[in-house]
Amino acid sequence: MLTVIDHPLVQHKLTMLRMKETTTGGFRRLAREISLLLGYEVLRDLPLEPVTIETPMEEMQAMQVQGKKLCFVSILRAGAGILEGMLDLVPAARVAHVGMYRDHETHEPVEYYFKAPEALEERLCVVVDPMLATGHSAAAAVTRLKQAGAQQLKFVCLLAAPEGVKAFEAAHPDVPIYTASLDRQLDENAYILPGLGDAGDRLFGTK
Ligand SMILES: O=P(O)(O)OC[C@H]1O[C@H](OP(=O)(O)OP(=O)(O)O)[C@H](O)[C@@H]1O
Ligand SMILES: O=c1cc[nH]c(=O)[nH]1
Ligand SMILES: [Mg+2]
Repeated sequence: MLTVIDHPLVQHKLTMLRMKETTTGGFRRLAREISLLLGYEVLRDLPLEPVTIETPMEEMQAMQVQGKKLCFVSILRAGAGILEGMLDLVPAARVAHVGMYRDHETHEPVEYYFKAPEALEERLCVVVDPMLATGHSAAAAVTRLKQAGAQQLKFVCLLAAPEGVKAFEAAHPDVPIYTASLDRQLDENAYILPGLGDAGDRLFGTK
């Protein structure tokens, strides 16, 4: 299941993010802002719990988000650019990190780090990475999370390629994908076209 979040503000900020002259600082700020807007949609069915509070007028039963029941999962490095915006929305959420890089020759993901909170089976796991290219990194991260107990997952990215959506859906048909854009295709190096280049390098200024 693929949802393209095509709110005008998302599309506008995504256009600025893609532009090659956008600076590292600008890229980071835009990624964070888009993530806030995506998060608003992705977290629409977040569980609430009642809490007793006092307004200046009287006591009432109000609702609050069960932050501890939510786990954001950042696929390193570039997932960090989305994680910041998501944590702005739900500061109490738990966070897992999956270190994953794509081998330059084979384009296959290599895992180098994994750290997750306990009791993943009790949490909604929202996996974030700006790019779904071949889909192999995201699929491997989700496989690893399922091995660690995760049962309810969502995947959020900025750009998805049709090839990546197909591969991810084949591996994990139970995990919905949310993206700001479904781009045209992959190039011969498995980069997304028209894309935005290398998300990690643009976020951290490493090239
Ligand atoms: O769908 P795929 O073909 O697997 O490609 C997508 C992956 O590639 C990028 O990470 P990269 O390997 O560049 O690592 P980085 O975040 O450390 O730059 C991106 O952030 C995804 O994790
Ligand atoms: O276009 C792409 C593909 C994979 N990873 C990126 O950062 N960009
Ligand atoms: Mg990279």
